[in-house]
Amino acid sequence: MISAYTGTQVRAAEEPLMAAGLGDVLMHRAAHGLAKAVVHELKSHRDRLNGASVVVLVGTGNNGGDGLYAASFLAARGMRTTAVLTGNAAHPAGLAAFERAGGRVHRLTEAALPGLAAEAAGADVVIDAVLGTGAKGGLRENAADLVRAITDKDRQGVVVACDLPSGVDADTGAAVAPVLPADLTVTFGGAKAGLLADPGADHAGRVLIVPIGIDEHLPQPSLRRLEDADIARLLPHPARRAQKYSRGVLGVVAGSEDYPGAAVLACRGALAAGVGMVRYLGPPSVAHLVRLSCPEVVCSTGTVAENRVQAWLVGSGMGPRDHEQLTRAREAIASDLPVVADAGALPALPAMLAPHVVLTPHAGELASLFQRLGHGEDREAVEAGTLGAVRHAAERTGATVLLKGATTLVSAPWGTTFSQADGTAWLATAGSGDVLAGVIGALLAQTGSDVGRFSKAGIAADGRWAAIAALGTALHGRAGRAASEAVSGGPITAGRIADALPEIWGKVSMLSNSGAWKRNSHSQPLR
Ligand SMILES: NC(=O)C1=CN([C@@H]2O[C@H](COP(=O)(O)OP(=O)(O)OC[C@H]3O[C@@H](n4cnc5c(N)ncnc54)[C@H](OP(=O)(O)O)[C@@H]3O)[C@@H](O)[C@H]2O)[C@@H](O)CC1
Ligand SMILES: [K+]
Repeated sequence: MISAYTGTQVRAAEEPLMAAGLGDVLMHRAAHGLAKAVVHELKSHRDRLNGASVVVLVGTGNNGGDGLYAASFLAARGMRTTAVLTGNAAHPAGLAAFERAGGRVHRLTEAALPGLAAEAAGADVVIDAVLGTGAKGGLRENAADLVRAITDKDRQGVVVACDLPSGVDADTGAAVAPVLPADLTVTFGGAKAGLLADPGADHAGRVLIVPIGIDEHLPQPSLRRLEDADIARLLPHPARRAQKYSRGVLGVVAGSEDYPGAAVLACRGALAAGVGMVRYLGPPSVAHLVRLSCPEVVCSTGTVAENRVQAWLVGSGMGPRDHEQLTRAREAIASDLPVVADAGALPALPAMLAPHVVLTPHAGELASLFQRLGHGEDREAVEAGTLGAVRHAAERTGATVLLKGATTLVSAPWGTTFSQADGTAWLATAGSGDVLAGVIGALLAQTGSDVGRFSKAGIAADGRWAAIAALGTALHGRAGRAASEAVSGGPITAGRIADALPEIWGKVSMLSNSGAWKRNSHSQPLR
């Protein structure tokens, strides 16, 4: 499990060590980790380190100090290093170390800006060490102009962000333009939550966590990400004497005359995700298509109450005029069973829900939900601060809310939040969300009542609905990636995601016996 923290949490965890006079030690560990990561990047791009050019953009605080110390290590290894001081001060000891190591120092003035931008754009590595966890707002004045000028040029090398890309909020991932997009972010002491939520994640590139010895002081994480080993532990496996009913039955209320395919794709997602049985409820013409496409599905003519299931999926492929389907969706919500409520069900739900109801909006649907609840967040606001938006929606509705995106976030109403980024941009295809709803529904049916499975993995009973939704997201994302890889990275259709899922499940399950989950993920790259 990757644990991510707010900037405030990490700073508080550093506090006891700072008080013990170990501030310099922490900074050296951070800078050493950053320099090592830069060397690793350079080695993957060129044969020799000697003579490689490194430009470090330096702010006035400790983030700049990290950058200066890292650059001094690189200068000592024979690299041509230039520090651009963006403010009227710089970390004194870091600057002295950099100059001792032979680095060149330039102050950023209006006159020097074009030349320095050209040098940075042509460098093998640019280190962004302007702002870290102590930043208030985005880049100011000259530093902002410099970043704009570098971004406008054809860059040669890689950008490595020190702790976080300057301008990205460590706690929320909100970003104030301009931000220099990083290829790699080297973050210290623990991942910052803002690196695992869009738009912060858009700017962060790959994320590498460098331990600096503060783990024992870190509190409960603000955000978590399931990795292979967590997925392996949480996935259910049929007992030897299992039968289809004991393995979990999912009721599906999806599809309409206009969108019959959504019902088929939701059922295919559920069947691929290990459920014992799928019961379908919907218009006869859609049921006919479901029977033809998925003969395993049992189509029912009974009411919601008459169908015995362990969980419901409602809403995929339904519109505001599908009154019978919407009535079924409301009955499912009222049943007290776990429910995944997708697409067309979202506008039809009561204002107050419970955590075992998992809502799965995309940004536009979440904005509409906010508007119905009397909150002004439009789509742009949701996309500008996904983490804040998903938490707000969960608190406001009392439901577990999953916000779909390149980084998918899931939040329980009391704050347990997961971030998954397992997929590929090819997953943004029609029907992909229907498959996802099916996968989550199948997992709710199989594991919703198994509190022990989650508590053994350190997830409280109340947080398991969010964990199940994150688990489904991780499987769906990995299946989409595998489906695309199977066609050499080419496009995929939604059905392929379902087709690829069982093999992903099988492969990741093999890890559950390997003990791999015991490793410390804090020293691992995030992706
Ligand atoms: N504690 C430790 O030992 C360790 C710390 N570590 C590192 O320290 C980083 C945190 O350092 P930090 O607290 O010094 O804050 P930092 O992010 O450098 O920025 C604050 C400075 O910038 C200024 N400033 C603020 N906003 C601004 C803006 N919008 N535009 C321009 N300037 C702005 C502000 O001055 P102000 O203008 O507000 O007077 C202040 O001088 C952390 O991310 C990690 O990299 C690691 O090495 C581990 C050990
Ligand atoms: K930075």
